[in-house]
Amino acid sequence: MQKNIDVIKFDNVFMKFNNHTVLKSISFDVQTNSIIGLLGRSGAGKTTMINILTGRYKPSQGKVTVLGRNVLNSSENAKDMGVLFDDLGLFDRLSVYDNLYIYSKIFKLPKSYIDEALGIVGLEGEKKKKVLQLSKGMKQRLALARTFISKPKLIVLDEPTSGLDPVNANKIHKILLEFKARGTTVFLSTHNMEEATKLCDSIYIIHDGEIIEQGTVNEICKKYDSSKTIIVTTKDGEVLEYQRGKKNNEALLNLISEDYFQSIRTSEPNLEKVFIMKTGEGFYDES
Ligand SMILES: Nc1ncnc2c1ncn2[C@@H]1O[C@H](COP(=O)(O)OP(=O)(O)OP(=O)(O)O)[C@@H](O)[C@H]1O
Repeated sequence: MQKNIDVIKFDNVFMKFNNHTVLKSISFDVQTNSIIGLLGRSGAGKTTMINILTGRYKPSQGKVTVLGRNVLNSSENAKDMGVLFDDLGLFDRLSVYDNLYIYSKIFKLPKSYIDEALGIVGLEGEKKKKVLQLSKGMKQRLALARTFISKPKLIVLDEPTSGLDPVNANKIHKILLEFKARGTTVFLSTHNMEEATKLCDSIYIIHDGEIIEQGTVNEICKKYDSSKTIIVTTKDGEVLEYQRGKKNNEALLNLISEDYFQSIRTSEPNLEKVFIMKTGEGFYDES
């Protein structure tokens, strides 16, 4: 059977700034359309990885390909890869529609693509508004529409919900899921554990320039479940712990059938706990 072409492939990538090595032997590949999260503390190397992935930086060593093409010398990637950085790159004095029209001209796309992209991000009613008049959340959605205008195979986003309130962040999440449903792989960096847990099919945790953990959130959290217990809080507020395994199934079933429990959970840590365990610091420590 023919192997699918990797959407993204990092092959033994190193990055040095002067004598400071900020990425060390980064290798991974992404084959199917999915949402991939890159998590790491401030300064871990996320933006550097994204700059390399999008061809902005040349790695000191190693190679990065998108859809089998070297990101440093493929002009076709411009159309196949939508990119969004902190600076949204919108034209403030132009209308919502014209911001996308410019890109449709660059990529020689039919006008219907503009309406389609605006529809996905829920800005079809704001076509004539100037970017200056938009709220922060709307600007972010317009910038996402721009990344999708050419219906790329890959969209790369550096902290796409940074600074947004939960309602607007949720709108962005829905848009990213819609991109995925339409066959686009989304690669994003985030500081937000809940976002990664909710959205990402798989994640990479980067620490001091190295990938120290990768997989689905579920796989990673399970790996660090040292006690492997089921914790039941009864209606009387009592907390009972059962070792997982056949021998306790009957006791657990009894609690359930007698409707004597308030909550039941497993002992595996959530992603934030795993992150702190692995990096020794909280996510929100920006020192
Ligand atoms: N152009 C550059 N020149 C020199 N050093 C750089 C450059 N870009 C990044 N670095 C260094 O590389 C390291 C990783 O930075 P990077 O911006 O990739 O981290 P990050 O994980 O994106 O952090 P944050 O979450 O704060 O954005 C830092 O020590 C940073 O100072």
